Amino acid sequence: MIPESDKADHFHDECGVFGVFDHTEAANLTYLGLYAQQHRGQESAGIVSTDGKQFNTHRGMGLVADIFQKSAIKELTGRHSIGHVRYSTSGDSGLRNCQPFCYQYAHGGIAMCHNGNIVNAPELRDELEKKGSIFQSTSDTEVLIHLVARSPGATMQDRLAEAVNRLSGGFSLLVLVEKRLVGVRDQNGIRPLVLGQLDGAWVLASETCAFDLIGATFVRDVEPGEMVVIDEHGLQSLHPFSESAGKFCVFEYVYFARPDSTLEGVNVYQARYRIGVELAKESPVEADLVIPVPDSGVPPAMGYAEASCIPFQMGLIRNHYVGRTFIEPKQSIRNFGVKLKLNPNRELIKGKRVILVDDSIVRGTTSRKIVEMVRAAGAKEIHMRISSPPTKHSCFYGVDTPDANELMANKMNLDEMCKAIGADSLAFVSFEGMYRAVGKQRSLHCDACFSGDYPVPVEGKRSPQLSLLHFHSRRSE
Ligand SMILES: O=P(O)(O)OC[C@H]1O[C@H](OP(=O)(O)OP(=O)(O)O)[C@H](O)[C@@H]1O
Ligand SMILES: NC(=O)CC[C@H](N)C(=O)O
Ligand code: SF4
Ligand SMILES: [Mg+2]
Repeated sequence: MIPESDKADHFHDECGVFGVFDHTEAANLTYLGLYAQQHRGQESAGIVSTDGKQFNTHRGMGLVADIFQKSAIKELTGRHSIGHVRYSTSGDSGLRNCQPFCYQYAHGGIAMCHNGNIVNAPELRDELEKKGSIFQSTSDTEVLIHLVARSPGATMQDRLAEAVNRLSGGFSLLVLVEKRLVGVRDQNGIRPLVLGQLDGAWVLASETCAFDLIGATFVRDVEPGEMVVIDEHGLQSLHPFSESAGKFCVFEYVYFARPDSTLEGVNVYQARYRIGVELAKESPVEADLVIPVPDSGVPPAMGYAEASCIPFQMGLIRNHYVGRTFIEPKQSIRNFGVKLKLNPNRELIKGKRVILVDDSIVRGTTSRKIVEMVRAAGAKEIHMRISSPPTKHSCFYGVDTPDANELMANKMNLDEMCKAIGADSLAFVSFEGMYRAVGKQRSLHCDACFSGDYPVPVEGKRSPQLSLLHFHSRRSE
C-alpha cells in the first residue's frame, strides 16, 4: 500500500471507469478498457459483471494486468459489466475502498464506480450514519449508494437523480443494476465520460483511448449534467440536474488524459503540442536545444521546438521499468527515484544552452532534481518552460493533490521559484495561451488549481486527499 504521507508528491492521475451493456465478452472488454486507462489510476482495480440476475465481483490492489488472471475473468460472467482503476482521493487506498462497490438493496443488485470526488461526502455520511447507515469503507462512492438505497423514488433513474442532486463536487459515475447500465456526468462535467458502440453494444469510458483498444466507435461525450440510461430498449438521455454549460477540467488536456484520447472534441496530444507553440511565442529564449522532461513534457516540447526553430532532442532518457516516483517510501529515496527514472544524455547536453519543457511544477521536487542533473551533465544554461500556469491551489474534484501550502507556486513568486529549482530562467504559459491552444473559451473549463476559481464551493475543505479519513479520525478523538 502507498503510504498516505508520500502519495501527494505531484498532481496524480485520477480514476478511470469503463462499462459495457449487452455484449458476450463484457468482462473481457472491461478488462481491456481498464488496461487502456491504467494511467488514470494504479492503486487498485475492479470489475463487476451481471447476467441480469447474479452479480460477480473481482477487485484487487495493484495493476490491472496483475489483478485479473484468466481464471478471474472467466468467473465474471454475464453480458453487462463495469470496471474501475483507482487513484484514491477520498478514503485510504486499501482493498475496502476499491471500486466498483456492489450491494444488494430493496430493488435488487446494484454496482457503482466513479471518477471524481464528492466534496460534501463527509457531511452526507454523518447524516446517513445518524439515520442508521453502516458503512463498510471510507470511500465517498459508498455514500452515494446509501443515498440511492434510501431514496423513495419509484424508478432507478428517479432514485439516482435524487441522490446525485444531493452531491457537490466533480464526478463521472457508472451504475449497473440488473438490466440497466447508467452513466452520469456531474452538472459541470468536470471529469470526462465518453460514449461508444461496439458490435451494437453501448460502451462508456473515461477516455476514448479505451475505445481504440477494443475497436469501439466513439459516438459522443456524455454531456455535463446528462444521465444516459442503457437497457434492452436502447439508450435514453435524461437531464435531471440544473443546466450548466460545463466546466471541464483543463488539466486533463495539460497532463492527465492519454495523448491519443480526444475529449470534448479536442485531441489531447494536439492541445499539448499547441500549448508548446504558445509557450515559445510568449517566452522565447536563445538556446541550442529543446529537451522535454519525459513523458509529460514531450508534446509541448515538440511544439516549442517547432515554433522557436530550435532542435528538439531527447536529452533526458526515461527508464520505463521503474515504479512511479510517488510510491517511494521516504523523501531520501524519492529523490533518488528521480535519478532512477531519468538520466541526462551527457554527449548531447555538454556545453549547450538548453530549454527544458515540462507540464507542471507542483512541489518542485522533480524540477529541482532535473535541473541539478542537467547542470551536472555540462549544460551551459538551463531555461525551464512549463506548459501550464503556476499550480497554486489544491484540486477537490478527483485529483490527488498536496495541500495548497505545499505547492511551490503558492508560496513563491516566479523569481523565487526559478532560484529554488536552480534554473537560469523560468516561464509558465499564460491562461490566454493555454486556452488558445486548447481552442475553447476559458469559461467552459475548471482551472481552479491555477486560478483558485472553484466552480463548486469548497470553503472550509482541507486537502481532498483522505478527507473522509481525517473527518472520522477527528470525530473519534
Ligand atoms: O512538482 P514536481 O516534483 O517537479 O513534479 C512535477 C512532475 O511530476 C509529474 O511527472 P511524473 O514524474 O509523475 O511522470 P510523467 O510525466 O511521465 O507522468 C509531472 O508531469 C511533472 O513532470
Ligand atoms: N481519483 C478518483 O476519481 C477517486 C474516486 C473516489 N473519490 C475514490 O477515492 O475512490
Ligand atoms: S482544480 Fe485543476 S485538476 Fe482539479 S478539476 Fe479543476 S482544473 Fe482539473
Ligand atoms: Mg512529468
